[in-house]
Amino acid sequence: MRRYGVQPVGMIDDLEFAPLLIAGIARLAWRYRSELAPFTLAISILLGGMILRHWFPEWWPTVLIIMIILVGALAVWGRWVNLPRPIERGYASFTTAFAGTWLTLAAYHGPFTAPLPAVLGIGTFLLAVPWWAHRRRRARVRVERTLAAWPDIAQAVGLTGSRVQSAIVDLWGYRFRLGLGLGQTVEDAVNSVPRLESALGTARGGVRVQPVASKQANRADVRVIETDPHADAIAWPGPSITSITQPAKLGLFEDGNPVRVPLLRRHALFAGMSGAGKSGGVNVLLGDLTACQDVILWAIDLKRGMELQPWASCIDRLATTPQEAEALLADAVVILDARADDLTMRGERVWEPSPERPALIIIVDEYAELASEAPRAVDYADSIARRGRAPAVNLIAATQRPSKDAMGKSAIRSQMDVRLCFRVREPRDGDLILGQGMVKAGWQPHKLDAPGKFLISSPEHDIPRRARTYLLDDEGVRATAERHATARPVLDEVSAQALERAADTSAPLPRPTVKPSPRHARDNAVREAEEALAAALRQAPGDGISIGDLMRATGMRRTWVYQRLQDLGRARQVEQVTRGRWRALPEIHDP
Ligand SMILES: Nc1ncnc2c1ncn2[C@@H]1O[C@H](COP(=O)(O)OP(=O)(O)OP(=O)(O)O)[C@@H](O)[C@H]1O
Repeated sequence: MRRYGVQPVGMIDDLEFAPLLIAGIARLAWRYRSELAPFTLAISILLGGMILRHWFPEWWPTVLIIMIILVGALAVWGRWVNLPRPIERGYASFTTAFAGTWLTLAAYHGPFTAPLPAVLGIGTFLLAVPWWAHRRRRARVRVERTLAAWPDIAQAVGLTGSRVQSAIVDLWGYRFRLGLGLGQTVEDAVNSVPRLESALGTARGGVRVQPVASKQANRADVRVIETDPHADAIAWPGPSITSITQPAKLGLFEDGNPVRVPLLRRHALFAGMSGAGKSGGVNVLLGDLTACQDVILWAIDLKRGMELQPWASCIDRLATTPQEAEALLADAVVILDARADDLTMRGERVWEPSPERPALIIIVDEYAELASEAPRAVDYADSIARRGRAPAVNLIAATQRPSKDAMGKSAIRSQMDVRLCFRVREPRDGDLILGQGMVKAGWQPHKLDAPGKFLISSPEHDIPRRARTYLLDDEGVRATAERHATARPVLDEVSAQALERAADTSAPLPRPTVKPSPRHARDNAVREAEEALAAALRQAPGDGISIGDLMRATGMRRTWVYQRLQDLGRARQVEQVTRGRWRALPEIHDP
């Protein structure tokens, strides 16, 4: 029936209001789609059940089988669909099992057969609770809503025309890729950081803008930090590698991602002012390296072994005086040459570390002191820096300021493949450590504001991102060294034989009294050294005496000391207390 005439006013309002109401509800439903997802899913399952029951009731076994496969796949491979935590995979598997079982029963009995509707309703509510509470989901929704307002934000901060291309939410906040407007540069985005912080409602310093890794000029990565992973010290989680072929894990970037650094056949520099956390960084590195059974560690610590002594049980050779440092580096060059010859003979290009053929890594704490106190040692270090990569003889140097003076020959600095720059006093120190022009390019280590924070420059890390090393306290160092000391490798045959040959050509320190013949001088010196060795072992404290101390006591080289200890050990006259520390058994005799 068609109606004519004037319609009541209320009816006109209702009719005009209806589309608005529907649009409003649709907008709200869209806005809260994440919160409403459990109900959307429940309705879809109900519809699915109705369709199955009506048209395909005989499909129930298929539904059951698909459900079982899906549950298994989610439980095992869930991390590939962004379910990183076991509890998330468990939730997804359980929900799938619930939905699949319900659908199977609905196909078989009918979706409205009691108690199926009630089970679906109650199940939906119960399973919705963890969904609503899930922190990462809530964060994602919050970020989506913030970024939906990007056009307004962009206009307010002076980046009109820029677009958000993708966003990722993580434990500490979120980051998004920004496609810049026509003619805008990454520097424009950097300059608008304070305005961005205000517009996004973060704390001051809570937004960082970086160029993208692919170096496209019209893109920038924006990182918003809601919880600062660097606010407190980050406890060392334990060693992350078992071989030098894997990248060491030194700490966390601001986005919570680990700082992974491949060190195989690379030299590294740890630099920064006093108290900036270099030694802390070296400790974390040693925590990883001592867990590798394909690395021999040597170390130079001219602060009387203060920094590296706690690791002595894992360090094969520790030099604490300029003379020892010089001898150590000279021997490292001997090894380097022998390995290079061995590679040539085998027709190989590089030394592939294994427990039988370990890499040799030499840690030098406070390199500047080495340069000033043992200039000849620096020549050897220079040689290792230039030629040590292929034969896997590598340097890791820590220093306060790697100026030309402090680093001796400048080749060392330029040969450092991995540079960790902790806090420095002035911007120009940043350039000294990282390379000329780096401060201008955004690497600003003088702005780092807490010990342990650093910037890393290496082939994998070519944009300035703040990181913080893990913190390994003294007790942690002691326990780790003790644990790792039991499984250290020994020097490979090629290197050990080269050292022996070198030791044979340079006679042991003679201590002649009367003018003896050269042969007697040598025999006497050996006898004296053996006496000194026995005495030192007898007087060793309960936890033994280190090989370094025995070398000092006897004036002999490491291989000699090591050989004698092996002989005495076989004769049950000495025992190894922990790795690298020995003491006499009660029945030791004078030789
Ligand atoms: N990652 C870290 N997190 C928290 N605190 C740290 C961290 N690294 C170092 N620290 C603190 O900073 C102090 C100084 O660190 P560290 O001794 O490593 O500095 P350094 O650069 O080696 O100084 P120096 O050159 O004087 O030896 C340490 O006592 C430690 O408490």
